[in-house]
Amino acid sequence: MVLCPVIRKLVSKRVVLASASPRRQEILSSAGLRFEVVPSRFKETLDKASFSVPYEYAMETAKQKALEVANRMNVKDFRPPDVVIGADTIVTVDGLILEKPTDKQDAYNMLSRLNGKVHSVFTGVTIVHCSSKGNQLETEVFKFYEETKVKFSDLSEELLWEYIHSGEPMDKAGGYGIQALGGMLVEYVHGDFLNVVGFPLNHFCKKLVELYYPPPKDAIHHVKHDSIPSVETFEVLSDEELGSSTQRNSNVKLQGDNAFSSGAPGSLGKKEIHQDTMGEPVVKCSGDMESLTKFPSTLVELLDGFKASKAMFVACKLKVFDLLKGKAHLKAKDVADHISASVCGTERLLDSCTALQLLKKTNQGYSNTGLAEKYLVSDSEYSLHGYIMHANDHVWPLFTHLESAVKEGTNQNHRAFGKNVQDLFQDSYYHSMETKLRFMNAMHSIMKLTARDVATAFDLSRFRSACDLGGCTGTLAQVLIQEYPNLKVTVFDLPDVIENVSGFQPTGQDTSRITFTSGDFFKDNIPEADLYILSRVLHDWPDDKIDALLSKISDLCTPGSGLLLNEMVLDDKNRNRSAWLQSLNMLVQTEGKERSSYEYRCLLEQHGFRNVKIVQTGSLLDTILCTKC
Ligand SMILES: O=c1[nH]cc([C@@H]2O[C@H](COP(=O)(O)OP(=O)(O)OP(=O)(O)O)[C@@H](O)[C@H]2O)c(=O)[nH]1
Repeated sequence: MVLCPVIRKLVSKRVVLASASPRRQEILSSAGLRFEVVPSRFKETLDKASFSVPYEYAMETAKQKALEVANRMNVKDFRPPDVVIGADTIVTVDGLILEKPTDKQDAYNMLSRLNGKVHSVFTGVTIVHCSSKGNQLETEVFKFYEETKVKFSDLSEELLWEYIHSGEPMDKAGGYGIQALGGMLVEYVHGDFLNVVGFPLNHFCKKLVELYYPPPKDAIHHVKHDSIPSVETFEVLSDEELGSSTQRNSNVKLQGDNAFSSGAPGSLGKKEIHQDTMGEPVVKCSGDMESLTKFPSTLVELLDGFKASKAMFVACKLKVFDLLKGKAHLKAKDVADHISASVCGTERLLDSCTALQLLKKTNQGYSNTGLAEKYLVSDSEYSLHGYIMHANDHVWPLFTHLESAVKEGTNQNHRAFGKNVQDLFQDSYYHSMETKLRFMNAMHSIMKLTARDVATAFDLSRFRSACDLGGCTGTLAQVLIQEYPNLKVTVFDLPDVIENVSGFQPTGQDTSRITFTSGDFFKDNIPEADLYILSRVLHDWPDDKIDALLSKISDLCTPGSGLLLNEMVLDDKNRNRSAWLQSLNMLVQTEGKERSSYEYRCLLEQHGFRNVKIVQTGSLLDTILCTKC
């Protein structure tokens, strides 16, 4: 449920929270925002003395955090997300800015300063709107801050130390967490509580309203400019697609007149009238907000999802984007001639692709958008064509049997392809040259997109040798040797794969530190290395095979050896849509599954690995590094 309808303005956008703070993630997801988490790598080292007021420091830090992520994602994905949100929380007391304590003594110094006094908590927030021209990132930055005053009780030394020993202060600005044990230290709070916890949700929603619904001059009078409009106000100010401006204006009148009466026309939910703390009437709604809107856009998006996917798949398969490569403009008839298809069918496909922003249509004809040129042309450097063909020819037929997969809890290869799969790779992916190359192309294209993130998520410079098990065409190996000049990588994969890798090797790059070795990691000896890598491997197999493989790797490892797993990690809040859909994907096609970070941690610890660290990269692969103890 989304209580603040403006949050829904962001539904169709790729929103990224540039913060590792679990509290910020919790606050924003509870508000119904869908976003990816990409923690910022910006070091919080701005010179505090150069800011005349502390909140400028918090806002600038928040901005730098968000911009770092926007820039990184632009380089990595070749397109930035639509919106990046950054935040920074600080505590000020006695003219000092307090951030997170560095150790227990530092926490003690902070808490003693706060003891018995009133202090301010500032959170600076930045919303960055991103777009990309060529590969150049363009940003529009909106900043604000919120201040909350907090009074600490008089606390004994003993209590302070007991609190510090609880471990709670260490990742919290000012050395306390008001939402947990730290709440016991606090006598009163003036202002927004969530601001102290790390994110001023109320102010954020107002800011979104300001950005996405600038009040029209003749708008309803009962909305204070700095308030989050009531539901009806949002309906009034709702998206253009709801109707013409004349219709909207007549709505304004109607809704304005009926603003506080229940059962206003067009609304389906129950409404109650309350007074807020300032004595202002507020319309509250019970029931699902989605049912209150005139247009359930989330559902329509889902209803259309499969049609959109198939339109893109078919246009790729028919090589439409290849035909329009490099600024070519063609009329529907010319495209139809080239792809040997009907003119009427081709025209509809091209128009749908235009609506999906894969093509542009002008008087000169159809041409590729930048997105299509970069990712859908089959021989572009970062082409997803291989992955799309795999999705069309292999995954799509399997998904048509999703219902059976759910009922039976098993993969559907027998239904989709008429045969039982004993060995996933031999029977399913590599049974003919065509399917083998299609699968290799798919893995190659997905790795091209994600390899840099995976290679740089952790500092791997302490390792001298790596073995990429199931490393396929060696795409990750190529990036690893670029990033780590002292690293040698062995790519270990089935003979079927290794004998076909030559067509995937880069020209003009020194690959002498990469060796390709063929074998079956379940049956054959695995090469020795300081670091073992498994990318999209564990999710393919049932538990007994995973145990066998991890035991084998663990036995080969010496203390200090590393294991790098690259998989999509399931989050317990079900926010990462791609990962959860991938989980269904594994159900329909394999005996394996995707796992949560907790499940990976347990699995790795069972096999003697410790210090399990997980980075959600924000792209199609998350990465987990652990060390053999
Ligand atoms: O009462 C509470 N006060 C503060 C917090 C948490 O403290 C941190 C503040 O640190 P910062 O703003 O630098 O954010 P980080 O956690 O380092 O994450 P970024 O990746 O965004 O830099 C913040 O997590 C607050 O939630 C608290 O929990 N309670």
